[in-house]
Amino acid sequence: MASVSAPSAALAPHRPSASAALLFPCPYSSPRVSPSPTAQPRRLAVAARAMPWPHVLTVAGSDSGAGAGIQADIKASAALGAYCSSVITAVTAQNTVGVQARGPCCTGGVRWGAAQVKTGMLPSAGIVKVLCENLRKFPVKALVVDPVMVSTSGDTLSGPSTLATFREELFPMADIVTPNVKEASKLLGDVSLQTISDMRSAAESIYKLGPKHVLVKGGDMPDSTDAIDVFFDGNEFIELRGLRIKTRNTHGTGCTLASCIAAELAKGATMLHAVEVAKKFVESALYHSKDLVIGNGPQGPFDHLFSLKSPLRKMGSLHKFNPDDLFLYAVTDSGMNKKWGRSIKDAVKAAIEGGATIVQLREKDTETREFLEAAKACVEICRSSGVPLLINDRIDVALACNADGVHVGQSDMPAWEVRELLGPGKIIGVSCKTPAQAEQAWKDGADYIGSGGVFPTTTKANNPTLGFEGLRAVCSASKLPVVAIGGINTGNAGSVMELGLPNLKGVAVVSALFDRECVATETRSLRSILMNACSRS
Ligand SMILES: Cc1ncc(COP(=O)(O)OP(=O)(O)O)c(N)n1
Ligand SMILES: Cc1nc(C(=O)O)sc1CCOP(=O)(O)O
Ligand SMILES: [Mg+2]
Repeated sequence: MASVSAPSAALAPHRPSASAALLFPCPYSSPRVSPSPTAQPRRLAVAARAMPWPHVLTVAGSDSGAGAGIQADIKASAALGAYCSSVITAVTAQNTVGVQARGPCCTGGVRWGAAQVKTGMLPSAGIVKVLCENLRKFPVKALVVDPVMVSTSGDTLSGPSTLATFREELFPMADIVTPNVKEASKLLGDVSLQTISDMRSAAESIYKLGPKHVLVKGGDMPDSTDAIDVFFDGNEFIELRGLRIKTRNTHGTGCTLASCIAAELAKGATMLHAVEVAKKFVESALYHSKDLVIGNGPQGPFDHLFSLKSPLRKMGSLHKFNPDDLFLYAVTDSGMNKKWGRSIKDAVKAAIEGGATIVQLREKDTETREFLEAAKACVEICRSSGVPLLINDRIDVALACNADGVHVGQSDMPAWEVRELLGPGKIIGVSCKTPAQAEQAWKDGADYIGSGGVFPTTTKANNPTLGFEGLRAVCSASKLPVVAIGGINTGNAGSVMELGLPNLKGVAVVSALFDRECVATETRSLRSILMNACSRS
């Protein structure tokens, strides 16, 4: 990309002042239109349908290259369904090589309209002070502070003079502060941050400066196969793991993450959920942009609107995998359901009614077209109940019906290839009978493993039985959550859960649910047995 220069007038530094106000009339603060007493019925009807639009106000710098800053904030918020208005604190001239020029603007007199405010580049202590004054005058619903100091290309975006103002004035007002390790280190007087334990200490020290939550982002940590961030809410540290996507297109990840957090908060999410969705969004965007090329510099932007190009991977279906969903895993079998005269769809409905927490369609003998139709119907049922739906073996069917994921075994497509095809937003389970297979599943980017057969089974031909000791070996070695499978029924499920094995989250069952007359009743009984066993162990 050719070097882009910003207009020189915009680059001329000037002091922030209330008289140089960037006043805008703030039409966004009152989403409902109040009809006048004389309003006609038609106008009243319009008012009754008015829908509040989640609103993020970004207070940040403009990036002429449009990968980061205000431009990234607007794209990220829009991608998550929030409206993003902006206050430009600085103008930068950037491209994929680096930052060529910068100059401050001001934030004087801006009325926030009670939005969720996200801050980015605040180039001088003066601007931070003006911002803080305004935040005191016009309280906001939530304040997300991305303490931008150095661009990913290594260029300084806000000088050391801002550090004290960040710490003393801005952070105490923040709902969350999101430094990367370099910024966390600078904020804490250049402490060395090399390990996760260092990141935890940093999160705690920054928390003491006054924000309600801290997220220290570990994307820049060396020698890590995962991108691990540390979230701290004053009580608990939570390590949020994501896939490290190999790509040069990482420009703007910090701005995007913070804007996504603000957008999710605007939609009513809790802070932890907002952070989780934001992290997943960035991971997915990087994944789908990893091979895009724009410009010849070392660092490119990524595509915030990737889901427009890839309708099968819509943001709406990004499922944050919850290992507790493995508690009661219902795995269908077309032969069994046919035998009892029910459709796949009715079988799934009944399993959910009985309390299944995750469903897998394992249809070995169903024709592709019939399978896909059934899968689409099951996706609808599962989504409306909040139960994830996975497809056994068939990645093509999973993509076509936009399922939440896929389960594969050792002779199916390798999990890393499945990950390539599905992207990071989908759930992948892998069958593992040995610790080595469990290790490989983790390296391949799986989310969970299924391990069995715990007991002999007639549902899967020639399936070796592991017994409790085999299951114990896999669970102990696994870095992923495990669901036990094979010959499990209401008579023995309790004994499996009472083993109290590490990482064992639940049981997966075929015949004990679907080779029975009433699927809902059997699922209900199994669920109550599992709950009793868990409360005993
Ligand atoms: C939860 C769960 N665990 C294991 C399996 C078995 O998968 P696989 O080894 O690929 O065998 P098939 O099911 O394809 O016959 C599973 N399906 N689900
Ligand atoms: C599909 C499957 N996978 C197994 C494994 O050991 O990986 S055992 C199995 C069949 C499980 O059926 P049932 O609950 O009827 O025994
Ligand atoms: Mg298989």
